[in-house]
Amino acid sequence: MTPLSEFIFLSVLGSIFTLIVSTPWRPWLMKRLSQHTIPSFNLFKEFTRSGIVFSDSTNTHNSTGALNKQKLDAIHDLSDCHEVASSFSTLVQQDGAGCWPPRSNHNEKTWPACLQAYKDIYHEMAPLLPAENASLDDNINERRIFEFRTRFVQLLSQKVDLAEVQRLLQAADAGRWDVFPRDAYNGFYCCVAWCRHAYRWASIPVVRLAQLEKSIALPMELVTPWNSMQSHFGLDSESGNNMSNLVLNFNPAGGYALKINTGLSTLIQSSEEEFARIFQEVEVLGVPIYCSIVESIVAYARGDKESCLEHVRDIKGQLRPLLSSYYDRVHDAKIARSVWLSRVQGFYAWGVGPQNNINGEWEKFDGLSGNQVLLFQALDAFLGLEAYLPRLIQERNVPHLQRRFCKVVKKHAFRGQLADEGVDGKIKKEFEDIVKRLRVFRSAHRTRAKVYLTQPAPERLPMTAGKSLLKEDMDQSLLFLDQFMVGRLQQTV
Ligand code: HEM
Repeated sequence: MTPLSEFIFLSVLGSIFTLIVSTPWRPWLMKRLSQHTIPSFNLFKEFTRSGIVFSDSTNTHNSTGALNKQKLDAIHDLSDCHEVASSFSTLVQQDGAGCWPPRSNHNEKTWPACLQAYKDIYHEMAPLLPAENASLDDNINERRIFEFRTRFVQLLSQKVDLAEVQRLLQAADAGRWDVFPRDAYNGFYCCVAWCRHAYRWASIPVVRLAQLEKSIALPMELVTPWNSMQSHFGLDSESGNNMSNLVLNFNPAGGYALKINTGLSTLIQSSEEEFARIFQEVEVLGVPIYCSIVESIVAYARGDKESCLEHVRDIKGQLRPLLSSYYDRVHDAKIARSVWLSRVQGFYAWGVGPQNNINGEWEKFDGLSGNQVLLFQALDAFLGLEAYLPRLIQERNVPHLQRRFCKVVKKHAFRGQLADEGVDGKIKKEFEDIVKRLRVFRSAHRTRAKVYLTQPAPERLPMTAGKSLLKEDMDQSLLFLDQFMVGRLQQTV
């Protein structure tokens, strides 16, 4: 197949696949398809399996949790043998608070006392954030935003002892994790990120008036801890990121913690939670993949190609349930198209920044995007692909220890050294299958993203969370976004 025909084939495949997953006739279609053993249909079957029950997230969490712990311990034991094992283990021990996905403590009663005020303020402000109906009137929105921010400032100045918070953060910087445990640090990081995004938008759905703001003066109670924690994670963005706002927004039992749409309909609340849950679950199901990446690299370095082959084969197998987390959720029945753009996505955007002292231009920070997910970055590095995100954007949004892990994986990636014959040839074939699965994901993602981004949202201008304000015209904006997705698809070889 020529690259062009393969590209067209994959695009059509992605669209058909999306159709199958989101159609109400899915069970009937799947039954029909399974009666035919046409190879390409097996591919659909593989990705659209309805056998895995992800909606019972607590069960998934508990059963995979114990297995993941064993795997993480095994990698920890390899730390002295290879830098790829030690870089992953360091990530887990430090940012993960000894676990992966990172342990995030949302039980404020167990937090250091001076931080509990932030959670009290969350409880007070959260119900004021969502508007039942978004207004198209700038004057009404201006008042709403002003009132929300004024109340926020009042509560912060009344309840937060900033000097005490600073002392605690300094203790953490000095390695005093006994007074500020890492899981509480993660939960607090998530809480401050939530507060900052809530203050930034002051109203959900996000409205045009707030989108057009160029910079925003956040209260010191939200600036001081944020700067300190961003520096701890090696990040320099004013906005939250995939870790702070999504992955860390689940407690250790798998419960969704801080909400955007408190008090609104079940449809809105469940769409919000299902969306967030993908990012957490990708990291739960990603653990065996990270471990197999590490183990395959170690085995290859030792010249044990047979066991290297097994580990690469495992990655291929594990990718299937992991991608199902995306396929089984990103459709209308789980994440309603009618609500996602207005009620969910806007909160995760940012789109403001400080004025640059040198040339007076505004430096704008983007918000969160799936492009910050560790799993895809680690896989790309393992396959020997160039990173999707430029260095500057990585340094803003991808924690330092995650960047370092990907860098070490890339350094030791061995795909390019494999011969065509023998065990090498078999490993190569497994790599090709991994690439195929990623290509199907990227193709399906391109189709599905477009459907969600083109829903009506008259209260706002075209914007994605990861790329901020776009062109005024939605068609042009989509063309701009499509370039990224098509480009990545073409690079995935
Ligand atoms: C309906 C929800 C979503 C929409 C509308 C959407 C949209 C987009 C867009 C427009 C891009 C390209 C521009 C950019 O880099 O920011 C992108 C990239 C990306 N998205 Fe999403 N996204 C959604 C959900 C997700 C989810 C749930 C994941 C994975 C867990 C994900 C993973 C990625 C990745 C890995 C990239 C980087 C390009 C690549 O590696 O193929 N996205 N997304």
